[in-house]
Amino acid sequence: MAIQHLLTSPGNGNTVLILDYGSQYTHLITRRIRQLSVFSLVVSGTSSLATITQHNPRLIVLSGGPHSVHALDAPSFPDGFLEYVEENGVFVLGICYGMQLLVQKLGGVVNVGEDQEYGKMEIVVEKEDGLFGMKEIGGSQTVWMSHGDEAVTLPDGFQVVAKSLQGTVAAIENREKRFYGLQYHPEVTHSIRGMETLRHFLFDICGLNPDWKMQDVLEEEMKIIKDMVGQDDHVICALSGGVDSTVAATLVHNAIGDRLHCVFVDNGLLRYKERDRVMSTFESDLHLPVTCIDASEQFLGKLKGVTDPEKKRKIIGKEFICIFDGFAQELENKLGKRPQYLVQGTLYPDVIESCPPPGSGKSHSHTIKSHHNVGGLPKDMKLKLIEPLKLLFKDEVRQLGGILNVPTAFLKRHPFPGPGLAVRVLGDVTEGNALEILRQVDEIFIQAIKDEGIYDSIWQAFAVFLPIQTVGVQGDQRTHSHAVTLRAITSQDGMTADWYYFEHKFLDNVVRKICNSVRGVNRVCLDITSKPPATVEWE
Ligand SMILES: Nc1ncnc2c1ncn2[C@@H]1O[C@H](COP(=O)(O)OP(=O)(O)OP(=O)(O)O)[C@@H](O)[C@H]1O
Ligand SMILES: O=c1[nH]c(=O)c2[nH+]cn([C@@H]3O[C@H](COP(=O)(O)O)[C@@H](O)[C@H]3O)c2[nH]1
Ligand SMILES: NC(=O)CC[C@H](N)C(=O)O
Ligand SMILES: [Mg+2]
Repeated sequence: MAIQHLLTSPGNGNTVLILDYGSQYTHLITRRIRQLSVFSLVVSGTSSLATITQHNPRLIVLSGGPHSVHALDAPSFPDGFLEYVEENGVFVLGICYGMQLLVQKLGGVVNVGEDQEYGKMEIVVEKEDGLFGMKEIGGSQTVWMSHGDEAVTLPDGFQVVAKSLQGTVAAIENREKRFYGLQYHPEVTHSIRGMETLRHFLFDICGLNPDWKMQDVLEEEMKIIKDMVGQDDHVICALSGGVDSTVAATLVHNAIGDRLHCVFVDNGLLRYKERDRVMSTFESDLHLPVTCIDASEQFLGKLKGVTDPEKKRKIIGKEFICIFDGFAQELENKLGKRPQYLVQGTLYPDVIESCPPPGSGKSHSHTIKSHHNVGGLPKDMKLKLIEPLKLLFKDEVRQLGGILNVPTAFLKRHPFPGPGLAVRVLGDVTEGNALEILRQVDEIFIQAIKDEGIYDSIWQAFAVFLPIQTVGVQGDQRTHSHAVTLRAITSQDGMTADWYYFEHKFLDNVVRKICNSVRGVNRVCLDITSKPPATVEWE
């Protein structure tokens, strides 16, 4: 059961609400708006009117999406939506599918275009002082498009603001009714003036205030936690040593002090010497008391013979909760009162990619993978969740951690997923000595990255164990040993990523070191796939 946080919207009429129709870029719209210091959040595109109005938004953005407005199951806003926005002076911006939906619902016509527009396109501004501001008339700009349908007849009261060089309507507005539409995606960096356009739209057109600050998030969250947790209630925090749970723990500790009980689980899927390293840094740098539970046999026992990535993730999510329940029992025996709450360092991307909970705003998108702390949770769990970072992206969490004086060494750590090496040993993780081989390879790779001084330029780096054997020749002997892969990426938020361009000499040294010192490995590959099409982890 999840606790609702005030962060879900201040409800002060200075919020941007995004109705999600399943676009790959919905989260980016949120990010861009928050980057402009305006609070924004996503709800499902088919949310009820009550859900929408409770946030008291000043602007509602209708996102893009994979559907065509002509499809029988095309998602749409609820009955009464258009009346609500008109009566309350709410601005509406449709992006791509969102614009097509707005056009169709207001009586215009959307057709399947003769040509589709995917990728970089040029648009030309045709209307003075429109969505793009005063000076833009006749100006052209490069934008990112991804659509097949197009608006061919605009509803009454609308004007064309810009067209693509192919003649497709690219921007529209009905100033009087506060309806706006963009056929392209201003939220992606390839739309080179997208941020400028959003800034002009939010502040000059919608009159929003740039008043959302990380300090406010901190104060609001502390207040909610203090109000929610009773005076003598105790709380458990799942602490992994990673950025997110460390920041979450520090925040909750500031709110309730020593009634917070942190627990670090050794699930047998940790990296080389991780348990000792994490426990000693908790003690020396964080000054938070942490209980370490060794549950490696329990996790590995449950994972034996399991090869399906989603099954592995669900097993791990369930086992984590099992351990936390056991810890709650121990505390009850000691303190005479059972903790009711569990703090997790869940982030927005964990929720976006996980199994979408109903009404979460993701019901029109695909489940990419079940993050153990969201989609992997058992349905019948009793502990109530406190997830103060649930609507934040990683870089926002790092910023919050800075305000909380969390040591930089913690904030700069590369992310490490809760399911750990289970999603980096492909197939059965208990097979042979796969985990041990992977730990050694990973350690050599990460140490070399640190020695080279490039750790902070990389978002995440790790090794993957491949369950295949290849033929090699080592010391004049034929070997039939395992292949491993190295992966290093750059990213802003883990939602999209590019591979890191290493110097050849660096790679040459690392590969030699791995093959010379790790028994059982005779081949090293480098993963140079971006996300998309791949994901960061291999499973
Ligand atoms: N070994 C562990 N012991 C206890 N809790 C864990 C462990 N691994 C993960 N968790 C819980 O699951 C949450 C999600 O894990 P995730 O890896 O996304 O975050 P993190 O470890 O805090 O940060 P990072 O993404 O930087 O690794 C954590 O915030 C934490 O609450
Ligand atoms: O705590 C976590 N529990 C999980 O189940 C999980 N799966 C992926 N990740 C991390 O999320 C980021 C994006 O990873 P993917 O592109 O593989 O989805 C990367 O940083 C991954 O390491 C997880 N973190
Ligand atoms: N990216 C989008 O929102 C696409 C909208 C619609 N599916 C089209 O192809 O036109
Ligand atoms: Mg982690």
